[in-house]
Amino acid sequence: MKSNKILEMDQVSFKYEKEWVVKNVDLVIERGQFLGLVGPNGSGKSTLIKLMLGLVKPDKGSINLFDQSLKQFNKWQEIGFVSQKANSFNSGFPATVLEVVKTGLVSRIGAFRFFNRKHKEKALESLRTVEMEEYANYNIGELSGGQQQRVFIARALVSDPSLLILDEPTVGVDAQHVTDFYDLLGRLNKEKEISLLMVTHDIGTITEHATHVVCMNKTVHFHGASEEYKNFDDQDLNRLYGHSVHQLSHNHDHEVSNS
Ligand SMILES: Nc1ncnc2c1ncn2[C@@H]1O[C@H](COP(=O)(O)OP(=O)(O)OP(=O)(O)O)[C@@H](O)[C@H]1O
Repeated sequence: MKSNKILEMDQVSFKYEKEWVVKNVDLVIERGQFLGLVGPNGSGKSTLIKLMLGLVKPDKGSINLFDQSLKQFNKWQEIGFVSQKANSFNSGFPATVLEVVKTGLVSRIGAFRFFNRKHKEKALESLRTVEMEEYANYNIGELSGGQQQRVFIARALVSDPSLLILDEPTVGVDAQHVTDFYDLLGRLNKEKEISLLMVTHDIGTITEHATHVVCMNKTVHFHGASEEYKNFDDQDLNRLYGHSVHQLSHNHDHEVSNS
């Protein structure tokens, strides 16, 4: 029987140079979950994502993806990734929205084969999912940050992933469109049954939308239901992170920072 575990990290540690950046991380993501990954600046969140994607190798511990060791894993179409830098094309960038989305199919069809009609349909379907189909022939650089980010989600969706990883996707998206963005993620999670892992500093919003929250500062200090996290006060958070942190409030946004 297939297990529900999409990702399993067992005592994973990693350092770029002398200092551990990720230390003894145990983490399981199960099918259907929407996980928010939060922690202070420099706490190793992006590095944890790089470890999951096989971009850097753990110095200690093991990582399994879809019940397979990362060392053997090759079904990368199962995992979509949207980085925080995705939405920074300038207005002169010479690619249409449709072309950008089709590049998400390269891992499936091979870099030197031609895109056919079926691929175009698939790309349009992804654009429909993120409600951007009408922009298919626009140049990517003509769109706003929020619209570009939707296009990059469409590109990540085009290979039908089971897990979508997003690294601070709302950076550069204006507040007004952040709510729409979370609604889109909610639909992907509930209707398309895509599991989500999202790195963010926006704790106030993520706990409203994610099913689970993971707090890390090199190691995982909390992993549990969003409801449980929402009830923590500053004292609980200090205990969680092992040092003094406070929740900053900017309207409805909260973020954890070192104090
Ligand atoms: N390529 C690299 N070489 C050396 N050190 C790095 C490299 N990338 C990150 N680091 C260091 O590793 C630590 C963790 O960085 P990382 O980017 O994973 O944290 P983060 O939690 O994602 O931070 P932020 O919230 O600020 O984006 C930091 O001290 C950072 O300076």
